[in-house]
Amino acid sequence: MTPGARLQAAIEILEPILAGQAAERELTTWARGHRFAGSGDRAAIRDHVFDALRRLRSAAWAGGCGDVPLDRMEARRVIAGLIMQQGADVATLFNGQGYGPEPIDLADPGPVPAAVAADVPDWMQPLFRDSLDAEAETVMASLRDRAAVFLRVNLARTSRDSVLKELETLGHAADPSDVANTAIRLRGAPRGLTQTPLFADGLVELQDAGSQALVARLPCRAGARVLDLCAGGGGKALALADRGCVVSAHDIDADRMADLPVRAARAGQTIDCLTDPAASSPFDGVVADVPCSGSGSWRRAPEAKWRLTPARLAELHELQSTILARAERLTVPGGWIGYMTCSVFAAENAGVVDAMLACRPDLTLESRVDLRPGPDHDGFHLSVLRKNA
Ligand SMILES: C[S@@+](CC[C@H](N)C(=O)[O-])C[C@H]1O[C@@H](n2cnc3c(N)ncnc32)[C@H](O)[C@@H]1O
Repeated sequence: MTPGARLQAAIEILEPILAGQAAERELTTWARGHRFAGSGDRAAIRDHVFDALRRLRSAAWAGGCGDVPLDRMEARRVIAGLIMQQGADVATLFNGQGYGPEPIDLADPGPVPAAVAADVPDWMQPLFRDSLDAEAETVMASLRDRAAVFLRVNLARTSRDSVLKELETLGHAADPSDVANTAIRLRGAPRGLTQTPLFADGLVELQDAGSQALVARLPCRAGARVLDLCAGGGGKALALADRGCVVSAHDIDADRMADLPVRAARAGQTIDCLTDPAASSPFDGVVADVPCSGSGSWRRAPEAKWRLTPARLAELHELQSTILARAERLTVPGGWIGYMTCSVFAAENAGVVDAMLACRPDLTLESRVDLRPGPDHDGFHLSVLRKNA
C-alpha cells in the first residue's frame, strides 16, 4: 500500500471509532475485509489510528474541526491534523493518488487553546492537577506520545544478558532497563519477535518495565503461597511465579485467564486458576491488581482516555474498595496485600487504600510507590499492606 492508501485506511477505521465503536474491533474488521494488506501495512495503519487517538483533540483542532466532541470530529481532518503535527506535507499525501485521501483545504486554525493542547477532556484536567501537582502537565504531555516496548526476562530460565545477546543475533536493538532487573527495552517495534524461540520457550514475555518493578517490590519469599486476585491475562501472576512463589490466579471473568495455563507451562511454571479463591485461603500474600481508569497506560490504550466518565470513575472507586476488602479477607494474619493500579489518579490509589487503613487498625502500610508515565515505564501505583499477626 502507498503511504496515502495507509492514511485513507486509517481514516476509514477512525470514523466508526469516533462514533463510539471499539478501536481494536474496528482494526480487526478492517484487516479481515482487506486481506491484501500485509503485516507492515497493518502495523503502519494501526500506528496512524493510535497516534490520532493519543492526540485526538489537538489533531482535530489542527485539521480544522475546531474543539468539538468526538462524534462531531471528521476523521479525515483528524488524520490531516495529525500528519501536520508530525511535520509531514499534507498536500503530498492527501492528493487522491494511489488510493490516498482526496485533497483537503486546511485553513490556519489559529493558536491552539491550552486545554486542547493537553489532549485530555476538560473535566479530567483538574483530576490530573489535584493528583500530580507540578507533574500534571508533564504527565498529560507524555500521554500524547507512543510508549516504548519492554520485555520481561524469565530469570528462572535464563539471564538478561543471554536474552540481550539473542536479541542482537535476531537483529532487534535493545537495552537493559534500570527500572527492574528483569526488564529489557526494545529500541524499535517487536515485529516478528513473538514467533521466535525466546517466546515459544517462555524465556521472555511482553510487559511494561513499571509492572515488573511493582512485582519486584512485593515482599514475596520463594515458596510463599500467593493469590493474584484480578489475574486477567496473568502478567503479574507469571512474574510472581518466576520469583519462586506458588501462585494461584482468579478473575471474575474466567475467560480472561484462558491462556494463562499455557503461558505458565511455556515458562516452566504451574499456576492454579481458581473459581473460588476463598476455598483455598488464606494466602501468604494477595495481589489486588484492580480494574482502574488505566490513566497511567493510556499511551497503549489511548481510546480509554476519551471514553472515561466521572460516573465510571466513581463506579471503579467502589469496585476497587470492595476488591481490596476481599483481598484482606483472603490473607493470612501476618501476610501482605499488594494493592496495584495502572492509574495516576490519587482517588484510585492512596484514596482507596487510606480509606481502608483509616478504619482497620490491624492493617499497616508497609510501602508505597507511585510511578509516573514517561520514557522508562508507564504510570503505576503500589501500596503494600501488612495484616497484623
Ligand atoms: C488490571 S486488570 C488485571 C491485569 C493483570 N493482573 C495482568 O497483570 O495482566 C483487572 C482485572 O480485574 C478483573 N476484575 C474485575 N472485577 C473483579 C472482581 N470483582 N474480582 C476479581 N477480578 C475482577 C477484570 O476482569 C480484569 O481482568
